[in-house]
Amino acid sequence: MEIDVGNALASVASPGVSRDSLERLDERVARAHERIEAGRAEGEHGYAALELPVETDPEPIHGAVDSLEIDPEALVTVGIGGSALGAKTLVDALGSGEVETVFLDNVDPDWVSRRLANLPLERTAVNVVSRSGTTAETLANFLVVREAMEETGVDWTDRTVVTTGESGPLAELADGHDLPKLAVPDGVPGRFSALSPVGLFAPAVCGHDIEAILDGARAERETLSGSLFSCPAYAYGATTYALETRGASVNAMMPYAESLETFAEWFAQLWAESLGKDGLGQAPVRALGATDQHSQLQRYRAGPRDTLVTFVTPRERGEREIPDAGIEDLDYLSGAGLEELIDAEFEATEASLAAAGRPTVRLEIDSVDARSVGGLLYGMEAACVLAGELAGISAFDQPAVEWAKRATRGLLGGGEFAESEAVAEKTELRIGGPSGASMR
Ligand SMILES: O=P(O)(O)OC[C@H]1O[C@H](O)[C@H](O)[C@@H](O)[C@@H]1O
Repeated sequence: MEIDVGNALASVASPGVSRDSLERLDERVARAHERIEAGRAEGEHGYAALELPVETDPEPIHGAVDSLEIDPEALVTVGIGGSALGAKTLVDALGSGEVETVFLDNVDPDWVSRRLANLPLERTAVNVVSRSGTTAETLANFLVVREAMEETGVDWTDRTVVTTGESGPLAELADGHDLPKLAVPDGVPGRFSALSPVGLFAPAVCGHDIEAILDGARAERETLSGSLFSCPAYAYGATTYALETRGASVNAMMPYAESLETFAEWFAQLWAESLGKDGLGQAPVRALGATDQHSQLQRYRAGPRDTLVTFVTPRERGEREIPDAGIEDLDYLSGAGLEELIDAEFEATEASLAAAGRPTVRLEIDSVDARSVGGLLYGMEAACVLAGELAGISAFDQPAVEWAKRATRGLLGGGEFAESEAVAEKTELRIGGPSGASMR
């Protein structure tokens, strides 16, 4: 991964960070790096994630794929948040090959029923993923999948792999049915677990080279050092931190590759859950080039000066020639490729924001391949950890998310939780209604 922060400099953009400020910030980066190094060496909670490229053993993952008693035509991954987005990002980036992949990461009943109705259940494998083994959405969806299989006479136990921690209800269930288990590594929060069995099982089922994913991440790990000027990941973490303190409270992640749309979703969880604390934290926005040039771009160029746009762009992509239309006005397109069009759109958008004095950062990867995407995920995780250090916040917990989890559980009668009372205390001012009646 290579980073270009030129368009985030104060000489170009407002908010922007001066070269001098970056030099001064580098002293703090060096200290933060020492803290991160110590955490990595001790396998401390959270910091342990940055060791995954060397700690993850691909063998058990391949073993779990081989343990499936069917040659799957489809794979249902049941998980939510960090237990779904890493795998989904990798599969969407690299393609699912011959295998249809479904990620059940929501409990909307209509959507779940539609997804299951369209699956060849007798040729479908299941991966149920939960670090804690207690997440209501995941367990509920898994029970629904199980029942759907039983109703069509399919033995779910011969094609289900469980990815979870050492103990908890899901581990118990796996042991009770003698299901193959993959371990969620210790000390790794869900949103940092893409480079472990949590994120790698699904791409392995789809036939991807998971060693290459880890290899790319390892190469990025090698760049971690005490200076942002020699480490792209730290350069990103430090620049985003500096811009946030200067008013860029929004970070629009805008990959110029359709297959990286889910990456922006993964990034949003990483950034929001890790850094949104103590009244701080950029709001991550998911954007997609070139599509969102025709929607969100207006706001980023002419709206409030509160947004950093982060581009991710591959140096190499596939080719597809644009046919000749035989119309003079369209001559500039004929003979060109879609790849030239999307690259030109990227360059133009980047320039249009710079010309309006809006900060952008460019992350370049070789291409959307296993190695580059592994490096990109690792780089963003390291950037996030560094940004957390610089802001003085703990990047590895999510108390605000836990609050809503307890409230939900209380509402469903799963225990006494003070948080549930907030639901009854909600202030209402209703307008309209089920019958469409409006306020008088
Ligand atoms: O893996 P699980 O324990 O099921 O957790 C799944 C998700 O649950 C919570 O909402 C956390 O905030 C997420 O960070 C986590 O990824």
